[in-house]
Amino acid sequence: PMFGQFGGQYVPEALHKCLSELEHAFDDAVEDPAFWDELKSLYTYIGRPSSLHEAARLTEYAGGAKIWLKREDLNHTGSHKINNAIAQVLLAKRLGKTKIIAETGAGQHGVATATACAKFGLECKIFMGAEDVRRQALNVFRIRILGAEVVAVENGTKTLRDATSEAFRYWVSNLDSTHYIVGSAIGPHPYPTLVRTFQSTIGNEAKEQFKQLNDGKLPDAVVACVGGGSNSTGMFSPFEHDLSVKMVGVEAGGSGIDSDHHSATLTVGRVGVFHGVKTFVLQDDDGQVHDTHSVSAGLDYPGVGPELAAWKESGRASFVAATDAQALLGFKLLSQLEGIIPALESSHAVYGGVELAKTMSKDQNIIINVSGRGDKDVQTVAEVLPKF
Ligand SMILES: Cc1ncc(COP(=O)(O)O)c(/C=N/[C@H](C(=O)O)[C@@H](O)C(C)C)c1O
Repeated sequence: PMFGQFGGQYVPEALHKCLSELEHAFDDAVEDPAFWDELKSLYTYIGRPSSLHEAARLTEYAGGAKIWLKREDLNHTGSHKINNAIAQVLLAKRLGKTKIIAETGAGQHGVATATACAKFGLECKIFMGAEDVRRQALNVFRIRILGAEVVAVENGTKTLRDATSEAFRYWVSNLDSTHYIVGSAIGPHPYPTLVRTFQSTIGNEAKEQFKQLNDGKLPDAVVACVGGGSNSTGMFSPFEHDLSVKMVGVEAGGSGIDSDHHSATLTVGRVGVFHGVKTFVLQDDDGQVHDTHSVSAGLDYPGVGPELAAWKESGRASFVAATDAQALLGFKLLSQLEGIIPALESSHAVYGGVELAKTMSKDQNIIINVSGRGDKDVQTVAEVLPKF
């Protein structure tokens, strides 16, 4: 269960049994056509396939490669998170679990999980940092309206890392009845593999759609924002062995990577163990995990998925950081040039994609993954950019 030197299961003995149960259920499901048939039948509910189309005015603005958009923002609940939540609820049913917990930061994963639980009649508890409860209030209301409970986590920085720690703590004493739907490609094995597998529908669709629209050609680059690593590994994985396709991850540069106010884990972090997995972590010399910052709650996380860490180490993928200000420019560009209001998380990928396109020639193509829509963020943007 390793990605190069990264991955593994650095968890207390108490979690080993249920993680191996989960691994077996996952392996059985992946081999079972009935599982994929049921999941595919739910793609109609999710709104898959999501569309892939050109961004003509953004392309003109960048003045280089042609820019294409993969519209995960159009999925039911407004982001890619639903792809993983629905699939893991099907796994939970195969495991005979009747209760679901999840962590959330931006709230999108919380909403997706609450939605899947409403659809399948499962009890749902969402752990969310108190700071995120404040800054993503719209999603807190949606989670409650969908019938789930929101547990506001008051300790630590009151953001995603604390919500994740609290969710794991709760899970350890409720293993028999409860499945923990981890929202990103993080955590102990099998979660990074499991989440990437379910999110790979993004890259599989994008590859087919692009080839159909371009006489069988592949794009020259695929770009996605990086929080924990689920929409990026989902978009990148199907292209992993197509070495002509660059894979570019855009992290949260916050107030700048030379400030201590960012979440650029792969850009300036170091190898370490965090939330049960060996990966890159933002930590200081004696292993204290840094507090992180990002204008986008969904990227505000000091860890990252082990598969991305391995692709960084092997050079298969490259990573850049977009600051809060650059992400807000991305937010504005997609809104005012394409009429699409993206999530602040996705806005990092927009900025990074535009910068990359500028360095490429007009006969080249890049796909930017629009991981979510920006309804949840308009209040934040209004606060920081009153003269938007
Ligand atoms: C619209 C949108 N785009 C990207 C992300 C980053 O998560 P990854 O795709 O897993 O790197 C997120 C992450 N959101 C999570 C959430 O909604 O709870 C996040 O905060 C945690 C699950 C990691 C997101 O909402």
